[in-house]
Amino acid sequence: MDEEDDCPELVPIEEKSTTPAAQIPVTIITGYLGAGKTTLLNYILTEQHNKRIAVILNEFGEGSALEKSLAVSQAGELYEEWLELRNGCLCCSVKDNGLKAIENLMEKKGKFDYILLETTGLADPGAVASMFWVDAELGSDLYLDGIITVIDAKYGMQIALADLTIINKTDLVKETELSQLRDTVRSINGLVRILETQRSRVDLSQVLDLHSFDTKDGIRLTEKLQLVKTRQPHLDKSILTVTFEVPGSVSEDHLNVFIQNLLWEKMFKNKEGLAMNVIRLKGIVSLQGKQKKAILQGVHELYELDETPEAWADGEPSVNRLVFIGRNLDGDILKKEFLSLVSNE
Ligand SMILES: Nc1nc2c(ncn2[C@@H]2O[C@H](COP(=O)(O)OP(=O)(O)OP(=O)(O)O)[C@@H](O)[C@H]2O)c(=O)[nH]1
Ligand SMILES: [Zn+2]
Repeated sequence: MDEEDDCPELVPIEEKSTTPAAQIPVTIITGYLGAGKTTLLNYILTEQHNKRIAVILNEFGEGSALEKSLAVSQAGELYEEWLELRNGCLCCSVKDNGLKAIENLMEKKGKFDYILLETTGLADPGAVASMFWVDAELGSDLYLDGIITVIDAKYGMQIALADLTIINKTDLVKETELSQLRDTVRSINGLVRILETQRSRVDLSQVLDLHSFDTKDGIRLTEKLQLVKTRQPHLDKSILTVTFEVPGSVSEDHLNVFIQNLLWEKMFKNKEGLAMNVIRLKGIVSLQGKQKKAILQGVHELYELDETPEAWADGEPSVNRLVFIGRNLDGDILKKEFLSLVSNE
């Protein structure tokens, strides 16, 4: 979309000494135009959080030169600084520059405890999510804590990627509409948590420090995955959640082939002959020769396979449990493909 050298750069404001600290969580807040993302940000900043929060707004405006606001909330006070991005679109180039910009900023301004990143309603939050992830591999100071999607109760969708959805503006709809929307959200993303709000007023503990992408979360993820059912889509017929369970252990190599065929080669087709397209992927798998449960995470074409701290318990049957969210998915076909690899063992 834009030239390489149009990539955004944050312009540092002032020097400040840095105290090295642990990795800093980043929460991505996404949602359609006007859903209530900024309302949520403002609410979080003014609530008692005892964190030094940096807010990065990544919204499109008119024209190309955009001013980005960066607010640092410290001990209840709100400092506002303006940072200029040479280009409004963080996504198009964030893979290297966006993160570097944030890291530079931290070097200059001292570390933050938390970063909230509001993406525009038009951007693909997957691209933003991926970049944090790729960078984590490179030893970044940042890690992706969770993806929150704010949904306007009267309109909109954009929920396939989310770890948490906030159905906002519940004051504008009747309970029947709300419950329909709840069903729709569930049918699209069988893993997502749902909060309902007015003016994006949430309990911060349900929003920050979700650790959605951690391996430490293996136990909770196992429980969560067990509850997910394959759902028939209602409204947005193209995006749905499918899940399957296969007992036994897989070789890491075969699993990688399966995932790469699915995510990279787009080799698997549904019954209509349409290529399956995965937006989000989570799973707990049993790898051959490994005592510990492994966790599988995917965002678009990126995926990660890691050991969790948790071992398969004595007498616990090893089961591979996978959940896929995306377009043109068929759980039975995916399971067959998975099985054909596993049975090669
Ligand atoms: N009725 C009602 N209006 C709300 C609620 N929450 C937010 N709004 C209003 O909705 C409008 C959009 O809210 P924002 O927080 O700016 O939404 P946003 O998602 O950041 O919007 P963009 O950045 O433009 O995509 C504002 O006028 C808010 O005051 C709510 O719960 N009920
Ligand atoms: Zn906004």
